[in-house]
Amino acid sequence: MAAITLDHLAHSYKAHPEAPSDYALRRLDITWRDGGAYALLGPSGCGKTTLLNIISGLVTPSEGKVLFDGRDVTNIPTEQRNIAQVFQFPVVYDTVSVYDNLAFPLRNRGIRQAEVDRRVREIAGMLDLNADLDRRASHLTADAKQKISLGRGLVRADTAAILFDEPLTVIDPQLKWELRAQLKQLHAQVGRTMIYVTHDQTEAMTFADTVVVMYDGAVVQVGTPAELFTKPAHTFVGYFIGSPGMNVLPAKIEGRTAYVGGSRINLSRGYPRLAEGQKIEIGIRPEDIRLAPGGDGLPITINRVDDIGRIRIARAQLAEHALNIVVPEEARIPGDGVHAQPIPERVHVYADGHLVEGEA
Ligand SMILES: Nc1ncnc2c1ncn2[C@@H]1O[C@H](COP(=O)(O)OP(=O)(O)OP(=O)(O)O)[C@@H](O)[C@H]1O
Repeated sequence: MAAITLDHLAHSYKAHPEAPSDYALRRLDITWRDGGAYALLGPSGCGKTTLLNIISGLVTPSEGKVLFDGRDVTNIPTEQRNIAQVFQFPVVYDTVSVYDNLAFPLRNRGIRQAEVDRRVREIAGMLDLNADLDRRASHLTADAKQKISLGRGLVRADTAAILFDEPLTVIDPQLKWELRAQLKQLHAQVGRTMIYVTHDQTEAMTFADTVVVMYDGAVVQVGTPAELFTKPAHTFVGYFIGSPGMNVLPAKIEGRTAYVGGSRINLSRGYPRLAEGQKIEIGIRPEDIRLAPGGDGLPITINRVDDIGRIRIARAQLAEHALNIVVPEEARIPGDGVHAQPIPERVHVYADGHLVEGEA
């Protein structure tokens, strides 16, 4: 097991990078705690795989260092880093049994047969593969083969970290739910540092204690699933996490009031340090807006209401801006003259995309 530190890390695939946009990974300083369950979450092309490959040693960073428990491993090859990796698609030996597939990483390191047998059966039990141990891998479904890949990643007790790169891509949707929960339990059982790359917020939130959100080559927030939801550090996080995502509206701030077009929104704090020339926006989660029949609040028009089970989503319009509002199952939706009332404590202010802390 190991703590992994990325120290002044940056990477460009270009020989002579100049502009920030030349970097697939912009300057990054972060430590992944020994034994932690992390998700690396972001859209396609934001640099997740580049970062994972730098940790595993498949890519050498153009700047900065990678440390495992304080030891500089930046120029050490993958096979000497003591890392297990599980990829998007199954990596299994079709011609041998499930048992031999699981045993391979252990036998490869000269582990005694009694210990091999104990570990293989333990991991097979965790992944519900016991009944298949004697079967040839070629006879199994894609789901079962990917479970073998997960098992091979988990079977060694001495790995510094286990890296998962979108491991549930090929898994049937029903089984995906089960495996997500199972992986979380497996983390608790094996207690290893795990880094799980995904573009799926549900997968990230289910698996990880700490989610690292990436956007355009930069880490924009590191936090617990609850922190990402209640206090998005960047408008992208607000938009990417949650369904629907946070409403982001261009605004002007004066004292404890935000102005969106001609409408006033009360804030719970002041923002005296906003600088001239910054792009100012406010972010309000659809869950943090109440609907009222007139009175205080924003005069909106509701275009339609989508019923998605336990909640309804009012798709509204505030002047030229779209506004999503979550309406609880039992709540009444007012008719004419409806007003939206954001909860002042939950209205966030952003300057150039980044969260600004207000002052009491
Ligand atoms: N070998 C490479 N050579 C040049 N550019 C690359 C290389 N690999 C990735 N890139 C570029 O670096 C950026 C980040 O890519 P990366 O694969 O790390 O993102 P990602 O978040 O993992 O995306 P995805 O989920 O689609 O795999 C992208 O702009 C990509 O085109």
